[in-house]
Amino acid sequence: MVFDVGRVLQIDDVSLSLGGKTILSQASLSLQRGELLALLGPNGAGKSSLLKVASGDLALQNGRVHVAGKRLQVWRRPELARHRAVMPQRVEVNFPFTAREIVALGCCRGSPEERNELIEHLLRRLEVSALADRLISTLSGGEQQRVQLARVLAQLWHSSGPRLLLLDECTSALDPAQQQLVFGLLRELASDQGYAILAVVHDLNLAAAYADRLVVMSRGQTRIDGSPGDVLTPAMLERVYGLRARVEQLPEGYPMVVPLGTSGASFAPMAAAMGAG
Ligand SMILES: Nc1ncnc2c1ncn2[C@@H]1O[C@H](COP(=O)(O)OP(=O)(O)OP(=O)(O)O)[C@@H](O)[C@H]1O
Repeated sequence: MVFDVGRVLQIDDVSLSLGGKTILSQASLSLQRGELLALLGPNGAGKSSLLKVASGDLALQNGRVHVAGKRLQVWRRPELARHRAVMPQRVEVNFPFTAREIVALGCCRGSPEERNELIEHLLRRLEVSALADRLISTLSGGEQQRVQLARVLAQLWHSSGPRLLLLDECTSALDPAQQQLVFGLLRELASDQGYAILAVVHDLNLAAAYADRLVVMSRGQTRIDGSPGDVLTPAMLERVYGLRARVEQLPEGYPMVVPLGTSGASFAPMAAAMGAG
């Protein structure tokens, strides 16, 4: 198999309708090896839907999705699973599994010793070792989220070739310190291991601090694509989110958004604006 080792994910002109509503409209983005891209946008903008199309969880209706240079539809599932892992916004667990057993579900390769070593390593990295023998259902929301992330990371840990992580609000239940822990780890995987990471995130300052690039969605479209410094402007925040905000350039080299209130001037949800539904 010949990979396009540079461009790990390419989404071109993807449109999607569900239940008679336009959900995505010619959405496009690309993601390079070693890049951490934050996908931003207001509630209902289409971020999760785009991620689901990119992961194959929603069938492609219009447009093109390529993973490592190959059309998503022609990947064989087992082969794709070695190169692409997905963390959906909500993960339901209906079995009485312990945290360790959940992480083990992501370990597909290696000897039993290697798998155990990886499981313990990831439990430690995500600071959930002490919870390893607890039933997942008894863990707090943030604890469960870190265990699920460990499972998703386990899937690609020993893979060779392109590695693509699609993460939908993977830190939404985490406290600020744990958010830093997770995004620090993602940054390391991108910079040191060449992972390509697409992370849907609502926390603008987390995105600014850790992402190489931001793509802002609104009304089903990928409207803005650029560095945190270029994208996070008061004008964009008011126009897209209806958020009044000051943006300060930090000495650390990235911007910080200081919210000042709402202006009520955001884009209307796409479906409403189009009179559909
Ligand atoms: N199966 C479906 N049928 C009809 N509408 C849907 C369906 N799935 C999603 N939608 C609608 O599509 C729009 C985009 O949803 P999506 O979950 O992609 O948004 P999002 O940007 O991820 O939002 P959030 O930030 O709230 O998670 C929403 O208006 C949602 O109600």
